[in-house]
Amino acid sequence: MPRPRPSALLLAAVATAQHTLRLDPARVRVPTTPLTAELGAEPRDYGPRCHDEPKKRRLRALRYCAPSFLIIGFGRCGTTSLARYLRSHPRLTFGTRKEHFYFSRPEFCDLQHGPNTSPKCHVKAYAKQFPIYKDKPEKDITFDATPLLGGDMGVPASDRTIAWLRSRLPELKLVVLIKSPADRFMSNPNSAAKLARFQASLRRGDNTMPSKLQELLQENCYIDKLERWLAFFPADRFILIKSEDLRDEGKRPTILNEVTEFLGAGPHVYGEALNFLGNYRRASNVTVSPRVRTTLNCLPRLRTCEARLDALIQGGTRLRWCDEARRVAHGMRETQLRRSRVPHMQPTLPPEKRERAGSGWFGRRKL
Ligand SMILES: Nc1ncnc2c1ncn2[C@@H]1O[C@H](COP(=O)(O)OS(=O)(=O)O)[C@@H](OP(=O)(O)O)[C@H]1O
Repeated sequence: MPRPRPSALLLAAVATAQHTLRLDPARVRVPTTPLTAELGAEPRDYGPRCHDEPKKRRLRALRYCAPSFLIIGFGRCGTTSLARYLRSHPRLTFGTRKEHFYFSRPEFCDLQHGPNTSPKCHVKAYAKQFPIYKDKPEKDITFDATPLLGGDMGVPASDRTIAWLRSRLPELKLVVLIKSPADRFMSNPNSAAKLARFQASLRRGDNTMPSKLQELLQENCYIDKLERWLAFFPADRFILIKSEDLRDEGKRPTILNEVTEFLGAGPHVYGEALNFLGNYRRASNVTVSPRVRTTLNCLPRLRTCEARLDALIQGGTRLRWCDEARRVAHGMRETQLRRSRVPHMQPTLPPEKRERAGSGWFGRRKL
């Protein structure tokens, strides 16, 4: 089957990575987790990625191919749009659905809740989700866009799942979308209401951020989540895209061509397909104010996470969520957050003291 010929102009555009981010293997210092029987992933050959449909059953599908790459997250960063754009490339397909959740659903190969030796955990069974159809045999690069990185929007894949992928699909590549933590947080239906309450409390002058909010925000420490995957996959298998860049219509075609170049699929002219914006503000219509956005993106803990990830990216500083938020806020100072109140704990008293303490006001209140 002849492949579509890319134009010289398109090839020149993808020659240098302009908008996508790559990790520098020399700077990644995450120790490799060995594949072991305990993880259900011995270092051996588990069979081919693709298998043919038997000739007599070949009505629609020619064969089935387990993914060549995964879009592993982060949720709420534009994964739906990215999957849709890539699907319109002549060689790419996400199979039966965008998110397969193959490694968390009991009817498939649930590796979330313990080891699993079900036949559904064979590469061949996973590949069944990704048919290559007779009428489009050129669509031979398959992908799954399940947000396996987790974060505040979902359960991260277990080590068993990552080990399964590494051992069964050793050539797998990984695409990761990242976004300003404050904006991603605001996009999450579960956090938006909490954040709105926090904004209201700032207006009242009470600058205490609920500890639950801080905890959830910490889930946007992208490097923490990525390191779990870096323990299994080499750094050169990852390509990162800033959601803010993908949102920019001018950058979008270049980003996609950089991604498909990385995947070995060649460039493509996407046309109308790039007008799609999936899940746009489905979660909330509350907009985070520039001041709160700066406060959140510049929280010391999240700044550390930003710097840790930045330090691994090729070509110098590329993430500037805190600085960018400050620029948009026109020099407005971020809110100085007070420490959340720590609950005052009473030590347990020995029995005789408890009796005495129970007789007074203090004791009645506390015991
Ligand atoms: N092309 C493009 N570039 C960047 N961002 C985009 C794009 N298309 C959609 N979006 C925004 O992505 C948010 C939805 O993300 P997901 O599709 O990953 O959500 S989900 O996890 O599948 O529910 C959602 O973000 P918010 O609007 O901030 O909620 C979408 O507006």
